[in-house]
Amino acid sequence: MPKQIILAAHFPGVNNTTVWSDPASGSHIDFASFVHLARTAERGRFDFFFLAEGLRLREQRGRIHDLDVVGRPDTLTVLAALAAVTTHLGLAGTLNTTFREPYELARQLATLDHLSAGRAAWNVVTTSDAFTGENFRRGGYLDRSLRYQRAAEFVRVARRLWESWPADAIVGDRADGRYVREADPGVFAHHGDQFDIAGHFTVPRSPQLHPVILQAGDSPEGREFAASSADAIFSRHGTLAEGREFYRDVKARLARYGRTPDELKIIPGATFVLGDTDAEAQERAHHIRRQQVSPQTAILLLEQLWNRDLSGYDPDGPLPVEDPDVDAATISRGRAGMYPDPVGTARRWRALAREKGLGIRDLVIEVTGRQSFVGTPQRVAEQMDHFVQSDAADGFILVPHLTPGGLDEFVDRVVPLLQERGVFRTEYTGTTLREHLGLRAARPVTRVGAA
Ligand SMILES: Cc1cc2nc3c(=O)[nH]c(=O)nc-3n(C[C@H](O)[C@H](O)[C@H](O)COP(=O)(O)O)c2cc1C
Repeated sequence: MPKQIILAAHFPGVNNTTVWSDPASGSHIDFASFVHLARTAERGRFDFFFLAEGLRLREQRGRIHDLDVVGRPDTLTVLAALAAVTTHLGLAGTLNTTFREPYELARQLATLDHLSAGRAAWNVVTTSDAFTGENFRRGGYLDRSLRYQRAAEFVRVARRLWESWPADAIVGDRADGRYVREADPGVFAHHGDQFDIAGHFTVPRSPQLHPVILQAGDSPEGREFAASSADAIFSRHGTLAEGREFYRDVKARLARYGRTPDELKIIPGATFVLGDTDAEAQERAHHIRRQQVSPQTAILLLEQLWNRDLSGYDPDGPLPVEDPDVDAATISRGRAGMYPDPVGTARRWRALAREKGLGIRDLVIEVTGRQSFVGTPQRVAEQMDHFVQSDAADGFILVPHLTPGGLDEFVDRVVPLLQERGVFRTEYTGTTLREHLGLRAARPVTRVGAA
């Protein structure tokens, strides 16, 4: 039996993958856009819908970076509303552990799990940067090295809170006049480095007990945290070779925690471009890349590496001859995943531009993300299947470049081919997200009330 592919739908985000300027692009805020994408995903029998998180508007050279989409509504509110207009689709929200409190977030996620009858998921991110922290009471208080410690403790506490109500706590005995079985439902106490809390949790046990936990973060600490605590990883490893290496590395970490490889799913982000012929798909992919990297965007992306004002440069002209400024404060704020070795990277880019005769914009198109799967629906289905069967992933979080219709063609043309290959469901067989993902039901890990 071939491995079954996991598919999730990423609502287009606030980076240049999303082409808001295309005539076919709609609102990023109206509920109708969220409904369109979610219902398309559900029509395609996807596992879940996914929202990223950005809690501070990005800035470059002191102004809001508005070449990309700016601003988005609150994740949990959107997911709660989507719960009412979908029936099977999982609902995953990215929610950081650095600026939140476990009691509050555990309540919100348990509530989403109730409202959706067992479809809630939480993508745990750490987002430690002080720039984002300025929006919150404690500011950028948490040292980078402590953020995964806090994340691990946060998730432990959340699980304890979700488990604090026994499954049969509510009896509603009318004759007796007793609503709950025990006098003390939801009792908890936790005394740790990051959190020191005790009391009663206010949300009775939710259908999944533990909403599904995803993790996104690629450092060794991030991988270890995922191996110890997550049900799935949202990764960035898009090539077959990188995917296999990541898959092998992460799955090998599980045994240390008494877990088996199928208890942690690896789901990289992926993009796709379809065409009636491979040549047409390549042409569309080229057109989309040029939409994603406009002349102004090319300069701004180059500035992020060089850490210098390059506004005077010609987007079709040569790259700067001087090296990136690694000593100055960063000119680009609120972005994750900047380049670890700017000078080395800039030298490689310059050499590549010289070798291929590329100006700034063409070079940026060449070196920044390209589409993962390009071709006829047949070819894309084959490639995705191959990727999963070769253990480079367990599935994909698909990131369409258009809101809200960017998934329509995939669902109409690629999903039926995956179903024909016997690697993707034709109907939902379970009701909870854990069941869709092939995860076993969550079991309590803590004693009620344990400290
Ligand atoms: C695929 C992927 C998606 C991510 N999405 C978000 C996001 O939506 N919001 C956010 O604040 N951080 C996001 N992060 C950032 C992580 O939380 C983390 O802060 C960052 O990757 C640095 O951690 P690391 O050193 O472990 O990689 C994402 C990371 C990855 C790899």
